[in-house]
Amino acid sequence: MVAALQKKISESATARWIVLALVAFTMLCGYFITDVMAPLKPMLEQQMGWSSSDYGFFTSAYGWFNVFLLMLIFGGMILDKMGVRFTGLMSTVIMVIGVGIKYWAIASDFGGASVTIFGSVISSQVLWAAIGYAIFGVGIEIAGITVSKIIVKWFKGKELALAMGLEMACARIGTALALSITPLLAEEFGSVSMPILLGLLLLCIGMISFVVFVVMDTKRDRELKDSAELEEPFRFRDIFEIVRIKGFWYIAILCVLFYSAVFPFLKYAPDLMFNKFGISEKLSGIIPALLPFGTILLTPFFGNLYDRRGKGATIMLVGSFMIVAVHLLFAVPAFTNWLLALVLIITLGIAFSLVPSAMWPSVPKIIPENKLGTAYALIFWIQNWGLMGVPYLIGKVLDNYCVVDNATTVAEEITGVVAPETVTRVAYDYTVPMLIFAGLGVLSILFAFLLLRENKKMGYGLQQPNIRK
Ligand SMILES: N[C@@H](Cc1c[nH]cn1)C(=O)NCC(=O)O
Repeated sequence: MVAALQKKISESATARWIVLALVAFTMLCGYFITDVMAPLKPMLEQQMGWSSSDYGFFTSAYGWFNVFLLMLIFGGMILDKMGVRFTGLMSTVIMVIGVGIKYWAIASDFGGASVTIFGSVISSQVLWAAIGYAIFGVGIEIAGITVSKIIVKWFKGKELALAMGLEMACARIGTALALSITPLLAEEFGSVSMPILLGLLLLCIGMISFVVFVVMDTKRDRELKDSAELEEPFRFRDIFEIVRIKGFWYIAILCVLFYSAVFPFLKYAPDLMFNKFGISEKLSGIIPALLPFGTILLTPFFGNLYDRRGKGATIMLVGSFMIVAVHLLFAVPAFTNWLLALVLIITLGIAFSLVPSAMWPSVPKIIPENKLGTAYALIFWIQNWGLMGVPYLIGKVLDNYCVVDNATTVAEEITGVVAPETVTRVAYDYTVPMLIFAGLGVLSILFAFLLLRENKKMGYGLQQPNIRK
């Protein structure tokens, strides 16, 4: 291995896969933090007095700065101007700062203090946790576009979709761990903030992993200094050139619709398991965690299929159909057997492997490489409207239209250990939220069709294999 690295890093397959492992690990740490709060929703409600709207407000914060302060767009420009090393390091520092604030907010006692924002009263704890999460959201999103560009840089003309699939698979281990172990950790340590502290430590290790990548990438660029393989610099007019491409819009809108039906769903999935399928709080994250676990194997599998056989647009279409079927079945009030929940989550995992494995490697077929950072940033920016708006909407819908029994006690429902009068929580009917998620899936199908049609017209090659023989 050392000999391979000493030869020529730009030509070494070993070096390329090591780079992938390093940056994928950084993403794993980021994804852990992204979803670490999801299984804690019931505990936040009982122990800290949060409502579903508070949780929706906090979750939507992920996209605030990316969307309204255009942080993702600036991130994309910085990426294309300053390169992957600077931007990646910058994004990991931003993530650490954001998680630090979030941890402080959840671990502190604000003594019931609140603030009024645009006429709504928000608890200071919720607000500070949300601000931390919003800062973290900037970091992880910029890290996401940076890593996409790193993979294109190192794997173009080689196993591009497989590499992207593996990176996503690795990142999803972070999501799966967050969903499955968080409530156990919180219970074990008797503290809701403990899993966040663990995430913070993990993220610091992820940062070190990225620093090792920086060393390798610097070496590669030195080797290629005089060759044509170095990137062209970014020009501002690139943005205008990108937004004139119809295929770009179809893939970006498909992205926001599809991802809004998955990531925000995952934020509520443990609560859905608790309320609809009667699974205890402590174990409510286990079934949703199977979704990312399933994608760990399937995303690289479908990526490899796309690399070798093509049919990228068809893969995205099939995944969109599947997501509609799953959410519609989740919406049926009579279906409350946990085994069905298990089957539906596994099916959703297949859909969530199909679409990303074809979507991200398709972008370089539509957009030239020197504009890729900006293009990924624009797509993520559009996607963030959904990642911000949908959880907020679901929180509001739950509080306003879905409360079925606000006298239910956790003690009665699950353990019987706690005196019923000390801990009460609201019970929710998830039919309407699930219909909203299904509606997003229906629109995804429409845009997947439009993309398929545009591909035929423009000859992007989305149905062609990625590996050049
Ligand atoms: N823009 C990210 C969104 C995200 C959410 N949680 C972590 N990242 C994204 O779409 N990444 C690609 C993916 O499939 O995870």
